[in-house]
Amino acid sequence: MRLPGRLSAAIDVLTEVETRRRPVSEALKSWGQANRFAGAGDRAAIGNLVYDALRRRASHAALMGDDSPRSLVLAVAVRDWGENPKALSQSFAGDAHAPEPLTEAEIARLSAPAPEMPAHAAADVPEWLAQSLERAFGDSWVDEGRGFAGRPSLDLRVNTLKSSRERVLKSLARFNPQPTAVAPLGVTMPAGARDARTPNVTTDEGYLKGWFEVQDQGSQIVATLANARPGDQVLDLCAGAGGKTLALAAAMDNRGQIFAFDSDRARLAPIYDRLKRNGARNVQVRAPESGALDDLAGKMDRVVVDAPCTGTGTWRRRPDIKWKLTPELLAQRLADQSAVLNQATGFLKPGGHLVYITCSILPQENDDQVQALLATHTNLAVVPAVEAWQAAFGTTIPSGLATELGGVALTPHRTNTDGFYCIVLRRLA
Ligand SMILES: C[S@@+](CC[C@H](N)C(=O)[O-])C[C@H]1O[C@@H](n2cnc3c(N)ncnc32)[C@H](O)[C@@H]1O
Repeated sequence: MRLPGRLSAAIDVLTEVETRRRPVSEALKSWGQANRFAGAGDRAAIGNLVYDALRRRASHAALMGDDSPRSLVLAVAVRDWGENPKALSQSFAGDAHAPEPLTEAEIARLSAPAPEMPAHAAADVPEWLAQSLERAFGDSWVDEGRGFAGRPSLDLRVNTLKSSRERVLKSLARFNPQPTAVAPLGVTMPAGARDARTPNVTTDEGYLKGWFEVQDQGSQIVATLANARPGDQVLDLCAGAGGKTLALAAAMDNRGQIFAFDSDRARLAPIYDRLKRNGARNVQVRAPESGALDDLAGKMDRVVVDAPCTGTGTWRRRPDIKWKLTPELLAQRLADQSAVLNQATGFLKPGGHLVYITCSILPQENDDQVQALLATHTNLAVVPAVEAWQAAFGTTIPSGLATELGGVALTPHRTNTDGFYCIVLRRLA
C-alpha cells in the first residue's frame, strides 16, 4: 500500500475507535482481518498513524478547526510525518484507495503556522486535568504534557539471574540497542519516525531463554527504588503479571522470599510462566483466597504497592486512554489506592519499608494519597527521595525528580521514560 491508502485505512480505523469506542489494538486487528492483502509493514504504518493522531489529538484538532478522524490523520501526515499539504493532495488524485483530495480550506490550515490555542491543547491533555498537571509540574506543565504526546522507546530489563547487559546488547545488535541512561540494567531502542516498526524482541532467542524482559525504563527505576536486598522478606501486594516481581527477584539474587499477590486471579495468571522463564526461584505466588496473606502480618521487610491507577503515565503507549479518563474513574482509582495502602501497612514489621508506586502523574494519586495515609498512620515516615535514591542506586538523585512530599516523579520530558511515581515510607515502631 502507498501512503494515500494507508491514510484512508487510518481514517477508517480511527472512525471505528471514536464512534464505537473500541480499543485501538482491537480496531486495528479487525481492520487487518478484513483486509488480508495488507502486509505487516502496512499494518504497522496504519497503527502509527492512528496512535500519532490520538497522541496529539487536541493540538491537531486546534490546527484543523475540527476533530474528525480525517482532520486528525491529515494533520499527522503533515505535522508529524513531514508531508507537504499540496503534494499530498495531488498524490490522492491518481490513487483509487486514497481519501478525497484535500479541500482548499484544509490545505490552508495545514500550511499555516500553528494557531494560538489554549494551554491544555498545546499540551495535548484533556482540559479537566490541566489544573492537576500544573500542580504537579508548575510552569513546565505544558512541556511535560507534550512529552506524553511523543512516541515511546522500546525498553528491556536485563535479567541478571540469566544474563548480562553486554550479552543482551550483543544478541540484539541487529536492532541497534543502547544502554539506558538511568536504569543500570536497561537496554533501549528509540522509536523510529513515520512508518518505523517496533522490533519484535519477544521472538528473539534471548527472550525465550529469559535473558531479558520488556519493561519501560521508568518501571525499572521504581523497582530499583524498592531496594529489595538478598535475604529480605518482601510482599508484592499488587503483583499483576509480575513485572516488578521479576525485577525484585533478580535484585535479591534469588535469596530471601517474595510473596506475590494480586486480588485479580486473571491478572496474576501469566506470572507462573514468567517466573519459570526468568529462573526466579524465591517467589511464592499467593492466589487471592480469603486469609491468603494472614501469616505475613507484621513480618515484612518491604511491602511493594504497585497500585491500580489511572495509567496517565502511559499516555505515550496508550493515547486513547488519555481522552477516555473521567473524574468518576479517577475517583474510583483513588478509593482503590486508599484501600490497598491501608491494607499494606498491616504487613510491615517495625523498621520495614512500604514502597508506593503508580504509573500516574496526577498529584491526587501520588503525594495527596500518601499525605492522607500519613495523617492516619503516625508510625509511618517518608524516606526523602534523596535518601531513597542514594540507598538504592548509590548515586545522587538527578535534579528535578523529587516531589514536594519526598517522592520521585519520572516523566518522558524528565527521564525519557513513562510517567511513574514512587515514594518510600518507613514504619518507625
Ligand atoms: C499497576 S497493576 C500491577 C502491575 C504489576 N505490578 C507489574 O509490574 O506488572 C495494579 C494491580 O493491582 C491489583 N489490585 C487492585 N486492587 C488490589 C487490592 N486491593 N489488593 C491486591 N491487588 C489489587 C490489580 O488487579 C492490578 O493487577
